[in-house]
Amino acid sequence: MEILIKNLTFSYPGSSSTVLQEINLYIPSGQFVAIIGQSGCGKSTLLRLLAGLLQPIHGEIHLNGKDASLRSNHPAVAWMAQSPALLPWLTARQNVALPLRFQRNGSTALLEPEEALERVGLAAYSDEYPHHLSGGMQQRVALARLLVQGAAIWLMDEPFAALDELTREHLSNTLLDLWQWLHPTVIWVTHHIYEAVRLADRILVLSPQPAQVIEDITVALPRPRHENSRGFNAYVTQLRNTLFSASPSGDLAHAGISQQ
Ligand SMILES: Nc1ncnc2c1ncn2[C@@H]1O[C@H](COP(=O)(O)OP(=O)(O)OP(=O)(O)O)[C@@H](O)[C@H]1O
Repeated sequence: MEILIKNLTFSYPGSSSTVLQEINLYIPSGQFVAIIGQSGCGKSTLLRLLAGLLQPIHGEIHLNGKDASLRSNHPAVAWMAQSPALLPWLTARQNVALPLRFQRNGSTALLEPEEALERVGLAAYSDEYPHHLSGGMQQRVALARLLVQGAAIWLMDEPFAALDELTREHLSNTLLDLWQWLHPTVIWVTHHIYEAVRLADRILVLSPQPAQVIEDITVALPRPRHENSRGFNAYVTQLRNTLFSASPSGDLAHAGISQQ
């Protein structure tokens, strides 16, 4: 599903500071987009607007040509965040099945919960409760829950950031496999320069508040990508330089950006 954002401006109610200022973007259907920018610049706010959890002050958001700016909880959109938000009294399968209970008329489940768990490598754990699963496994359950929703847009707010590096890499590989299979439009918020280059078709760099898109980079590298891939480091350097020059302190770690 394609996304068109026109002159999007946003401030939180009661706040005098503008978080997002005049954002204009076109994201074609099936693109994997990473959004990077210093801590607090407005990345999650942009996702919340796309999800319909917030409404713009000015501007419009169109999903597949339809104005969705004033709609809440658009059914085409699924969300995944840093916390897997599993219900502890439900098994993995029951957690995955949960969104189906709230499915609106007309929308169909893409996969059965059992099949979704199999796709993320957890077929043997479907009867386990969350507290018996590692952090990485819990995020796999959350990924399976995303799959059953059959959404055309996946909004991913640093979903693997709380995991160790190796688990994060495994899970992002699983995510890439799923994306290549289903081709949803993915908007992926990250603090990691390497992760953005490894995963995305396109990287949008946001400035500090009021956030604007200061760089729009197409990553023209074949997948799978790793740090030693030809051309990889040129993108890393480009991103690092853009983020460095946008950072008021000139210190990327201080701005919450990881160079790994
Ligand atoms: N509910 C809210 N009410 C008022 N201000 C908010 C609210 N949520 C976020 N903000 C402010 O909006 C700005 C952008 O926040 P947001 O969470 O979108 O940034 P972010 O780039 O996702 O940050 P991080 O990288 O640290 O997660 C921040 O200044 C934040 O303090």
